[in-house]
Amino acid sequence: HSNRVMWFQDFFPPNMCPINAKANTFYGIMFDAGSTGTRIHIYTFVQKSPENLPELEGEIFESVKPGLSAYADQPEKGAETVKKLLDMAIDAVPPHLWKKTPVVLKATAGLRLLSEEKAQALLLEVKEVFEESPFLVPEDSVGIMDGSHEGILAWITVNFLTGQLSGQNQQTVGTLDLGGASTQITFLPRFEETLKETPGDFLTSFEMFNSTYKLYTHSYLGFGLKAARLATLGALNMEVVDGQMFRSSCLPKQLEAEWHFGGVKYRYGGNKEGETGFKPCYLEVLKVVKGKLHQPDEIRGSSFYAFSYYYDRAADTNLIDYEQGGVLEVRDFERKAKEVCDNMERYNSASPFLCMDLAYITALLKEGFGFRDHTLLQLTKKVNNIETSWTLGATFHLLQSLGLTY
Ligand SMILES: Nc1nc2c(ncn2[C@@H]2O[C@H](COP(=O)(O)OP(=O)(O)O)[C@@H](O)[C@H]2O)c(=O)[nH]1
Ligand SMILES: [Ca+2]
Repeated sequence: HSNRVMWFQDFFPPNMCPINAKANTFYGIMFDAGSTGTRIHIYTFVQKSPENLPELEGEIFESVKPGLSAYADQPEKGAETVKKLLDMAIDAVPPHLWKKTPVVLKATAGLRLLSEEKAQALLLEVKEVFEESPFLVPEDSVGIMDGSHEGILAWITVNFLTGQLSGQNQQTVGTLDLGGASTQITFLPRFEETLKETPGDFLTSFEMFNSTYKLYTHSYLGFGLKAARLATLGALNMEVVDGQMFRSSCLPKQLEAEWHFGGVKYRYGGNKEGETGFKPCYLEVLKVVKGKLHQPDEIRGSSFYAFSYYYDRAADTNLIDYEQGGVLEVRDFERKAKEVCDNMERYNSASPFLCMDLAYITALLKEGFGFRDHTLLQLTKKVNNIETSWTLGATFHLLQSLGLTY
Protein backbone atom coordinates (compact mmCIF):
# COMPACT_ATOMS: atom_id res chain seq x y z
CA HIS A 1 0.00 0.00 0.00
CA SER A 2 2.76 2.40 0.75
CA ASN A 3 4.20 4.55 -1.96
CA ARG A 4 7.91 4.41 -2.52
CA VAL A 5 9.91 7.58 -2.52
CA MET A 6 13.51 7.16 -3.54
CA TRP A 7 14.77 10.69 -3.45
CA PHE A 8 17.83 10.18 -1.41
CA GLN A 9 19.52 7.06 -2.61
CA ASP A 10 21.95 9.00 -4.76
CA PHE A 11 22.54 11.88 -2.46
CA PHE A 12 26.19 12.15 -1.45
CA PRO A 13 27.45 9.52 -3.93
CA PRO A 14 30.56 8.08 -2.31
CA ASN A 15 33.10 7.89 -5.14
CA MET A 16 32.45 10.77 -7.39
CA CYS A 17 35.03 13.19 -8.68
CA PRO A 18 34.10 16.83 -8.48
CA ILE A 19 33.83 18.52 -11.86
CA ASN A 20 35.76 21.43 -10.50
CA ALA A 21 37.71 20.73 -7.35
CA LYS A 22 38.16 24.40 -6.57
CA ALA A 23 34.49 25.22 -6.65
CA ASN A 24 33.87 23.45 -3.39
CA THR A 25 31.20 25.69 -1.90
CA PHE A 26 27.64 25.68 -3.09
CA TYR A 27 24.29 27.06 -1.97
CA GLY A 28 20.62 26.16 -1.92
CA ILE A 29 17.74 28.54 -1.29
CA MET A 30 14.51 27.16 0.16
CA PHE A 31 11.43 29.25 0.94
CA ASP A 32 8.89 28.03 3.47
CA ALA A 33 5.56 29.69 2.67
CA GLY A 34 3.82 28.79 5.93
CA SER A 35 0.34 29.77 7.03
CA THR A 36 1.62 32.39 9.48
CA GLY A 37 4.74 33.62 7.72
CA THR A 38 7.19 33.29 4.85
CA ARG A 39 10.79 32.30 5.55
CA ILE A 40 13.96 32.03 3.52
CA HIS A 41 16.62 29.44 4.35
CA ILE A 42 19.94 29.89 2.52
CA TYR A 43 22.09 26.80 3.07
CA THR A 44 25.82 26.63 2.43
CA PHE A 45 27.47 23.29 1.64
CA VAL A 46 31.16 22.57 1.37
CA GLN A 47 32.74 19.67 -0.46
CA LYS A 48 35.99 19.32 1.43
CA SER A 49 37.42 16.49 -0.63
CA PRO A 50 36.18 14.40 -3.52
CA GLU A 51 35.90 11.23 -1.53
CA ASN A 52 33.93 12.83 1.30
CA LEU A 53 30.29 13.83 1.38
CA PRO A 54 29.50 17.52 1.12
CA GLU A 55 29.05 19.05 4.54
CA LEU A 56 26.36 21.44 5.57
CA GLU A 57 28.31 24.49 6.64
CA GLY A 58 25.67 26.95 7.68
CA GLU A 59 22.34 28.60 7.21
CA ILE A 60 21.11 32.13 6.79
CA PHE A 61 17.53 32.50 7.93
CA GLU A 62 15.03 35.34 7.75
CA SER A 63 11.27 35.53 8.02
CA VAL A 64 8.34 37.88 7.43
CA LYS A 65 4.75 37.94 8.65
CA PRO A 66 2.01 37.46 7.64
CA GLY A 67 2.15 34.47 5.31
CA LEU A 68 1.29 34.43 1.62
CA SER A 69 -2.30 33.34 2.27
CA ALA A 70 -2.97 36.73 3.89
CA TYR A 71 -2.47 38.17 0.37
CA ALA A 72 -5.08 35.94 -1.20
CA ASP A 73 -6.68 38.95 -2.89
CA GLN A 74 -3.43 40.82 -3.64
CA PRO A 75 -1.10 38.20 -5.11
CA GLU A 76 1.36 40.82 -6.35
CA LYS A 77 1.76 42.22 -2.85
CA GLY A 78 2.31 38.71 -1.57
CA ALA A 79 5.06 38.07 -4.11
CA GLU A 80 6.61 41.37 -3.06
CA THR A 81 7.32 39.88 0.40
CA VAL A 82 9.11 36.98 -1.27
CA LYS A 83 11.17 39.39 -3.35
CA LYS A 84 12.33 41.26 -0.23
CA LEU A 85 13.59 38.01 1.27
CA LEU A 86 15.21 36.94 -1.98
CA ASP A 87 17.21 40.17 -1.99
CA MET A 88 18.97 38.77 1.08
CA ALA A 89 20.17 35.85 -1.00
CA ILE A 90 21.63 38.26 -3.55
CA ASP A 91 23.85 39.57 -0.77
CA ALA A 92 24.59 36.18 0.75
CA VAL A 93 25.53 34.18 -2.36
CA PRO A 94 28.66 35.25 -4.31
CA PRO A 95 27.65 36.55 -7.78
CA HIS A 96 29.59 33.89 -9.69
CA LEU A 97 27.44 31.19 -8.03
CA TRP A 98 24.04 32.83 -8.59
CA LYS A 99 23.35 30.91 -11.77
CA LYS A 100 24.13 27.59 -10.08
CA THR A 101 22.13 28.25 -6.94
CA PRO A 102 18.62 26.84 -7.06
CA VAL A 103 15.69 28.68 -5.52
CA VAL A 104 12.48 26.89 -4.55
CA LEU A 105 9.35 27.86 -2.62
CA LYS A 106 7.07 25.30 -1.03
CA ALA A 107 3.78 26.40 0.47
CA THR A 108 2.07 24.47 3.24
CA ALA A 109 -1.30 24.50 4.95
CA GLY A 110 -2.15 28.18 4.48
CA LEU A 111 -2.30 27.78 0.74
CA ARG A 112 -3.85 24.32 0.95
CA LEU A 113 -6.84 25.97 2.60
CA LEU A 114 -7.26 28.67 -0.07
CA SER A 115 -9.27 28.14 -3.21
CA GLU A 116 -7.24 26.61 -6.05
CA GLU A 117 -7.63 29.79 -8.04
CA LYS A 118 -6.31 32.14 -5.35
CA ALA A 119 -3.47 29.81 -4.44
CA GLN A 120 -2.38 29.50 -8.07
CA ALA A 121 -2.50 33.27 -8.58
CA LEU A 122 -0.13 33.73 -5.64
CA LEU A 123 2.24 31.01 -6.82
CA LEU A 124 2.30 32.46 -10.32
CA GLU A 125 3.40 35.86 -9.03
CA VAL A 126 6.11 34.22 -6.94
CA LYS A 127 7.33 32.29 -9.95
CA GLU A 128 7.71 35.59 -11.80
CA VAL A 129 9.80 37.00 -8.97
CA PHE A 130 12.04 33.94 -9.17
CA GLU A 131 12.36 34.18 -12.92
CA GLU A 132 13.42 37.81 -12.70
CA SER A 133 16.14 36.83 -10.19
CA PRO A 134 19.65 35.73 -11.18
CA PHE A 135 19.23 32.31 -9.54
CA LEU A 136 18.62 28.88 -11.00
CA VAL A 137 14.87 28.30 -11.22
CA PRO A 138 14.17 24.58 -11.56
CA GLU A 139 10.94 23.19 -12.94
CA ASP A 140 8.29 22.96 -10.21
CA SER A 141 10.23 25.56 -8.25
CA VAL A 142 7.04 27.00 -6.80
CA GLY A 143 4.18 24.91 -5.48
CA ILE A 144 2.12 23.52 -2.65
CA MET A 145 3.85 20.72 -0.80
CA ASP A 146 2.18 17.47 -0.04
CA GLY A 147 1.43 17.11 3.69
CA SER A 148 3.18 13.76 3.93
CA HIS A 149 6.36 15.26 2.48
CA GLU A 150 6.24 17.99 5.10
CA GLY A 151 6.48 15.36 7.84
CA ILE A 152 9.09 13.20 6.12
CA LEU A 153 11.34 16.15 5.27
CA ALA A 154 11.21 17.49 8.83
CA TRP A 155 12.05 14.00 10.12
CA ILE A 156 15.01 13.88 7.75
CA THR A 157 16.20 17.31 8.93
CA VAL A 158 16.08 16.41 12.61
CA ASN A 159 17.61 12.96 12.22
CA PHE A 160 20.30 14.28 9.85
CA LEU A 161 21.21 17.09 12.25
CA THR A 162 21.35 14.73 15.22
CA GLY A 163 23.57 12.34 13.27
CA GLN A 164 21.09 9.47 13.13
CA LEU A 165 21.17 8.98 9.37
CA SER A 166 24.84 8.11 9.11
CA GLY A 167 26.99 5.40 10.60
CA GLN A 168 26.06 2.44 12.75
CA ASN A 169 23.64 2.29 15.64
CA GLN A 170 21.04 4.50 14.11
CA GLN A 171 18.47 5.47 16.69
CA THR A 172 16.12 7.74 14.88
CA VAL A 173 13.72 10.04 16.70
CA GLY A 174 10.13 10.83 15.87
CA THR A 175 9.12 14.41 15.10
CA LEU A 176 6.13 16.58 15.96
CA ASP A 177 5.53 19.80 14.06
CA LEU A 178 2.71 22.14 15.07
CA GLY A 179 2.11 24.83 12.47
CA GLY A 180 -0.57 27.48 12.25
CA ALA A 181 -2.92 25.52 10.04
CA SER A 182 -1.70 21.91 10.10
CA THR A 183 0.24 19.52 12.30
CA GLN A 184 2.48 16.57 11.45
CA ILE A 185 3.60 13.45 13.29
CA THR A 186 6.39 11.29 11.84
CA PHE A 187 8.37 8.35 13.20
CA LEU A 188 10.08 5.15 12.16
CA PRO A 189 7.99 2.25 13.47
CA ARG A 190 9.97 -0.39 15.33
CA PHE A 191 7.24 -2.98 15.65
CA GLU A 192 5.66 -5.13 12.96
CA GLU A 193 2.40 -4.60 14.84
CA THR A 194 2.43 -0.86 14.10
CA LEU A 195 2.76 -1.48 10.37
CA LYS A 196 -0.19 -3.85 10.47
CA GLU A 197 -2.42 -1.51 12.45
CA THR A 198 -1.65 1.59 10.41
CA PRO A 199 -3.74 2.74 7.45
CA GLY A 200 -1.69 2.45 4.24
CA ASP A 201 -1.70 6.15 3.46
CA PHE A 202 0.08 6.83 6.78
CA LEU A 203 3.13 4.84 5.65
CA THR A 204 5.80 5.94 3.17
CA SER A 205 9.08 4.21 2.28
CA PHE A 206 12.14 5.90 0.96
CA GLU A 207 15.81 5.08 0.59
CA MET A 208 18.75 7.08 1.74
CA PHE A 209 22.42 6.31 2.38
CA ASN A 210 21.80 2.72 1.35
CA SER A 211 19.07 2.29 3.92
CA THR A 212 15.36 1.99 3.40
CA TYR A 213 13.15 3.76 5.90
CA LYS A 214 9.49 3.01 6.14
CA LEU A 215 8.03 5.96 7.99
CA TYR A 216 4.75 6.57 9.68
CA THR A 217 3.71 10.12 8.78
CA HIS A 218 0.55 12.14 8.63
CA SER A 219 -0.37 15.80 8.24
CA TYR A 220 -3.63 16.87 9.83
CA LEU A 221 -5.01 19.85 7.96
CA GLY A 222 -6.99 22.21 10.19
CA PHE A 223 -5.24 20.98 13.35
CA GLY A 224 -2.52 23.63 13.45
CA LEU A 225 -2.58 25.93 16.46
CA LYS A 226 -4.36 28.83 14.80
CA ALA A 227 -6.83 26.68 12.91
CA ALA A 228 -7.56 24.96 16.23
CA ARG A 229 -8.39 28.34 17.77
CA LEU A 230 -11.02 28.83 15.10
CA ALA A 231 -12.30 25.28 15.54
CA THR A 232 -12.56 25.79 19.31
CA LEU A 233 -14.46 29.02 18.73
CA GLY A 234 -16.70 27.17 16.30
CA ALA A 235 -15.58 29.39 13.42
CA LEU A 236 -13.55 26.98 11.27
CA ASN A 237 -14.96 26.23 7.82
CA MET A 238 -17.85 28.59 8.46
CA GLU A 239 -19.14 31.35 6.27
CA VAL A 240 -18.27 34.05 8.78
CA VAL A 241 -20.85 36.80 8.82
CA ASP A 242 -19.20 40.20 9.20
CA GLY A 243 -19.16 41.21 12.84
CA GLN A 244 -20.23 37.77 14.09
CA MET A 245 -19.04 37.07 17.63
CA PHE A 246 -17.44 33.82 18.82
CA ARG A 247 -17.04 33.14 22.54
CA SER A 248 -15.03 30.64 24.54
CA SER A 249 -14.36 29.70 28.16
CA CYS A 250 -10.67 29.58 27.20
CA LEU A 251 -10.54 33.37 26.83
CA PRO A 252 -10.44 36.11 29.49
CA LYS A 253 -14.03 36.96 30.55
CA GLN A 254 -14.01 40.61 29.56
CA LEU A 255 -12.13 40.17 26.33
CA GLU A 256 -13.62 41.33 23.04
CA ALA A 257 -11.35 41.64 20.05
CA GLU A 258 -10.78 41.03 16.35
CA TRP A 259 -8.50 38.62 14.66
CA HIS A 260 -7.39 38.21 11.06
CA PHE A 261 -6.43 34.79 9.78
CA GLY A 262 -6.27 33.52 6.22
CA GLY A 263 -7.66 36.81 4.97
CA VAL A 264 -10.84 36.58 7.09
CA LYS A 265 -11.81 38.84 10.00
CA TYR A 266 -13.13 37.16 13.16
CA ARG A 267 -14.54 38.72 16.35
CA TYR A 268 -14.05 36.76 19.52
CA GLY A 269 -14.41 37.14 23.24
CA GLY A 270 -14.68 35.52 26.66
CA ASN A 271 -17.74 34.02 28.35
CA LYS A 272 -18.90 37.25 29.98
CA GLU A 273 -21.44 35.62 32.28
CA GLY A 274 -20.58 31.94 31.96
CA GLU A 275 -17.71 29.71 32.99
CA THR A 276 -14.02 30.26 32.38
CA GLY A 277 -10.94 28.26 33.36
CA PHE A 278 -9.18 25.02 32.61
CA LYS A 279 -12.05 22.57 33.10
CA PRO A 280 -14.63 24.07 30.73
CA CYS A 281 -11.86 25.10 28.35
CA TYR A 282 -10.42 21.59 28.17
CA LEU A 283 -13.88 20.25 27.29
CA GLU A 284 -14.05 22.75 24.45
CA VAL A 285 -10.68 21.86 22.94
CA LEU A 286 -11.33 18.16 23.50
CA LYS A 287 -14.22 18.38 21.04
CA VAL A 288 -11.77 19.55 18.40
CA VAL A 289 -9.44 16.54 18.68
CA LYS A 290 -11.36 13.65 20.23
CA GLY A 291 -11.64 10.70 17.88
CA LYS A 292 -10.23 12.66 14.93
CA LEU A 293 -6.65 11.37 14.90
CA HIS A 294 -5.05 7.99 14.40
CA GLN A 295 -3.36 6.75 17.60
CA PRO A 296 -0.42 4.44 16.98
CA ASP A 297 0.13 2.34 20.14
CA GLU A 298 3.86 2.35 19.69
CA ILE A 299 4.37 6.06 20.36
CA ARG A 300 3.01 5.88 23.88
CA GLY A 301 6.35 4.74 25.19
CA SER A 302 8.78 6.64 22.94
CA SER A 303 10.13 10.16 23.09
CA PHE A 304 9.76 12.73 20.31
CA TYR A 305 11.37 15.90 19.02
CA ALA A 306 8.83 18.71 19.00
CA PHE A 307 9.24 22.15 17.44
CA SER A 308 7.37 25.15 15.94
CA TYR A 309 4.39 26.09 18.15
CA TYR A 310 5.15 23.38 20.71
CA TYR A 311 8.43 25.19 21.20
CA ASP A 312 7.02 28.70 21.08
CA ARG A 313 4.31 28.12 23.70
CA ALA A 314 6.67 26.20 25.98
CA ALA A 315 9.14 29.08 25.74
CA ASP A 316 6.40 31.73 26.22
CA THR A 317 5.47 30.14 29.57
CA ASN A 318 9.03 29.49 30.75
CA LEU A 319 8.67 25.73 30.53
CA ILE A 320 11.89 25.85 28.50
CA ASP A 321 14.60 28.40 27.86
CA TYR A 322 13.86 30.41 24.72
CA GLU A 323 17.34 29.91 23.28
CA GLN A 324 18.27 26.48 24.61
CA GLY A 325 14.99 24.61 24.42
CA GLY A 326 14.76 21.63 26.75
CA VAL A 327 13.14 18.33 27.64
CA LEU A 328 9.55 18.24 28.90
CA GLU A 329 6.97 15.66 29.78
CA VAL A 330 3.55 15.85 28.18
CA ARG A 331 2.06 16.53 31.62
CA ASP A 332 4.14 19.72 31.92
CA PHE A 333 1.95 21.24 29.21
CA GLU A 334 -1.14 20.20 31.18
CA ARG A 335 0.22 21.65 34.42
CA LYS A 336 0.98 24.93 32.67
CA ALA A 337 -2.40 24.98 30.94
CA LYS A 338 -4.13 24.66 34.33
CA GLU A 339 -1.97 27.39 35.80
CA VAL A 340 -2.68 29.82 32.95
CA CYS A 341 -6.36 29.00 32.41
CA ASP A 342 -7.24 29.22 36.10
CA ASN A 343 -5.43 32.56 36.47
CA MET A 344 -6.13 34.31 33.21
CA GLU A 345 -6.09 37.79 34.73
CA ARG A 346 -2.48 37.19 35.81
CA TYR A 347 -1.47 36.47 32.22
CA ASN A 348 -3.17 39.57 30.83
CA SER A 349 -0.05 40.91 29.21
CA ALA A 350 0.54 37.68 27.27
CA SER A 351 -1.60 36.58 24.32
CA PRO A 352 -5.29 36.23 25.24
CA PHE A 353 -5.07 32.83 23.53
CA LEU A 354 -2.37 31.45 25.82
CA CYS A 355 -4.84 29.37 27.85
CA MET A 356 -6.57 28.02 24.74
CA ASP A 357 -3.25 27.23 23.04
CA LEU A 358 -1.85 25.31 26.02
CA ALA A 359 -5.12 23.45 26.55
CA TYR A 360 -5.19 22.52 22.88
CA ILE A 361 -1.57 21.32 22.87
CA THR A 362 -2.35 19.18 25.92
CA ALA A 363 -5.48 17.72 24.31
CA LEU A 364 -3.72 17.15 20.99
CA LEU A 365 -0.85 15.25 22.60
CA LYS A 366 -2.94 13.20 25.06
CA GLU A 367 -6.32 12.67 23.45
CA GLY A 368 -5.30 13.27 19.84
CA PHE A 369 -2.11 11.26 19.38
CA GLY A 370 -2.53 9.24 22.60
CA PHE A 371 0.74 10.14 24.32
CA ARG A 372 1.15 9.34 28.01
CA ASP A 373 1.53 11.92 30.75
CA HIS A 374 5.19 11.10 31.14
CA THR A 375 6.08 10.84 27.43
CA LEU A 376 9.27 12.86 26.90
CA LEU A 377 9.41 15.68 24.39
CA GLN A 378 12.68 17.22 23.26
CA LEU A 379 11.80 20.82 22.43
CA THR A 380 14.21 22.09 19.80
CA LYS A 381 14.46 25.16 17.64
CA LYS A 382 17.96 24.64 16.28
CA VAL A 383 20.47 21.80 16.20
CA ASN A 384 24.10 22.92 15.70
CA ASN A 385 22.77 26.34 14.76
CA ILE A 386 20.54 25.02 11.95
CA GLU A 387 16.76 25.53 12.14
CA THR A 388 14.71 22.39 12.71
CA SER A 389 12.44 22.74 9.73
CA TRP A 390 11.42 20.55 6.78
CA THR A 391 13.32 23.01 4.57
CA LEU A 392 16.70 21.32 5.03
CA GLY A 393 15.30 17.91 4.04
CA ALA A 394 13.65 19.60 1.07
CA THR A 395 16.97 21.17 0.07
CA PHE A 396 18.69 17.77 0.12
CA HIS A 397 15.97 16.50 -2.15
CA LEU A 398 16.36 19.50 -4.42
CA LEU A 399 20.15 19.27 -4.75
CA GLN A 400 19.91 15.56 -5.33
CA SER A 401 17.34 15.91 -8.06
CA LEU A 402 19.47 18.55 -9.77
CA GLY A 403 22.61 16.45 -9.52
CA LEU A 404 24.32 19.35 -7.77
CA THR A 405 25.76 17.32 -4.95
CA TYR A 406 29.19 16.54 -6.27
N1 LIG B 1 12.25 25.90 14.53
C1 LIG B 1 11.68 26.53 13.51
N2 LIG B 1 10.38 26.85 13.58
C2 LIG B 1 9.82 27.48 12.55
C3 LIG B 1 10.56 27.81 11.39
N3 LIG B 1 9.72 28.41 10.53
C4 LIG B 1 8.52 28.47 11.13
N4 LIG B 1 8.55 27.93 12.35
C5 LIG B 1 7.46 27.83 13.32
O1 LIG B 1 6.29 27.33 12.68
C6 LIG B 1 5.13 27.84 13.35
C7 LIG B 1 4.19 28.46 12.36
O2 LIG B 1 3.72 27.49 11.45
P1 LIG B 1 3.50 27.83 9.92
O3 LIG B 1 4.65 27.22 9.16
O4 LIG B 1 3.29 29.28 9.70
O5 LIG B 1 2.14 27.10 9.62
P2 LIG B 1 1.85 25.80 8.70
O6 LIG B 1 1.72 26.29 7.30
O7 LIG B 1 0.55 25.26 9.25
O8 LIG B 1 3.00 24.86 8.90
C8 LIG B 1 5.65 28.85 14.37
O9 LIG B 1 5.73 28.20 15.64
C9 LIG B 1 7.03 29.16 13.86
O10 LIG B 1 7.89 29.56 14.93
C10 LIG B 1 11.93 27.45 11.35
O11 LIG B 1 12.64 27.69 10.39
N5 LIG B 1 12.45 26.83 12.43
CA1 LIG C 1 5.28 24.98 8.96
